[in-house]
Amino acid sequence: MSSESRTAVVIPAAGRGVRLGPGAPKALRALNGTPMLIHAVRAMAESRAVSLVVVVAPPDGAPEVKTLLDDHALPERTDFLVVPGGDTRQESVRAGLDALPDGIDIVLVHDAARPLVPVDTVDGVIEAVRDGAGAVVPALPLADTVKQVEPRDAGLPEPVVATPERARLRAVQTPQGFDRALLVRAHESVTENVTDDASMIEQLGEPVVVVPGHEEAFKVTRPLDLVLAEAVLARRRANDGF
Ligand SMILES: Nc1ccn([C@@H]2O[C@H](COP(=O)(O)OP(=O)(O)OP(=O)(O)O)[C@@H](O)[C@H]2O)c(=O)n1
Ligand SMILES: C[C@](O)(CO)[C@H](O)COP(=O)(O)O
Repeated sequence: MSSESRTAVVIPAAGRGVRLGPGAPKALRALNGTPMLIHAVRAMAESRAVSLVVVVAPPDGAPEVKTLLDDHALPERTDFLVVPGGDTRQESVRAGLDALPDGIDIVLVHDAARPLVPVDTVDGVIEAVRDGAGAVVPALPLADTVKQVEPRDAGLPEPVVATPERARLRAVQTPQGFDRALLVRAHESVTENVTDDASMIEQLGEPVVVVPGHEEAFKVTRPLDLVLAEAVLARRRANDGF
């Protein structure tokens, strides 16, 4: 794929954020006074390769999200669309894909819940797709040892089944990047519920490659992640001041 390829980003932002605790849908909650979704949209639009961002809003929240985008400064070179999402992340991504216009060859899928991904990581994913990979995921080595267990009800001891070799494991982030036709085929043919888009490509038997992720691309999932995200923003502001 050449550098003439047109790239769009689908941002699934329709989740409730149950693990974050009671409140507004996660993507609409504030980080240092600005909705998490706006941080995520800006992170994507910062890449000069991105010409369109499709935001997948909570099912009944598309008008509110449109207003939110209108009310915040965003780069003029990028187009924005808002569509309502579904009950699962997979359904929401599919709704975003259905909204893509002709002429887009590369699609990135990026969680609104990863608002602080640096632009170099975004560009690294796009470059790998442009260089010919059909499916690209940014990922990091693990800090913890991982055990596979026999799941039990909460609070009960769980028997360990195996300890996968840590050096061969990666913690996967977003944006994940795809050849558009491949990702659409995956969403049309894989019906099983999976936790990321690359898994669907794997189920088709097609290759997926990993490129370096970034510590600041972590997912805001639990309350402590909000503390970390605000600390990262404060550090960025302090660094900008020098
Ligand atoms: N029906 C859904 C569920 C999730 N997502 C999006 O998928 C991303 C990753 O999901 P996750 O972090 O699990 O978000 P939630 O589903 O909101 O979290 P929780 O499981 O705690 O409710 C988020 O940007 C979320 O908004 C979505 O668009 N539509
Ligand atoms: C797509 C993802 O962010 C990659 O790590 C992750 O799988 C999303 O999972 P979640 O259960 O929706 O948080």
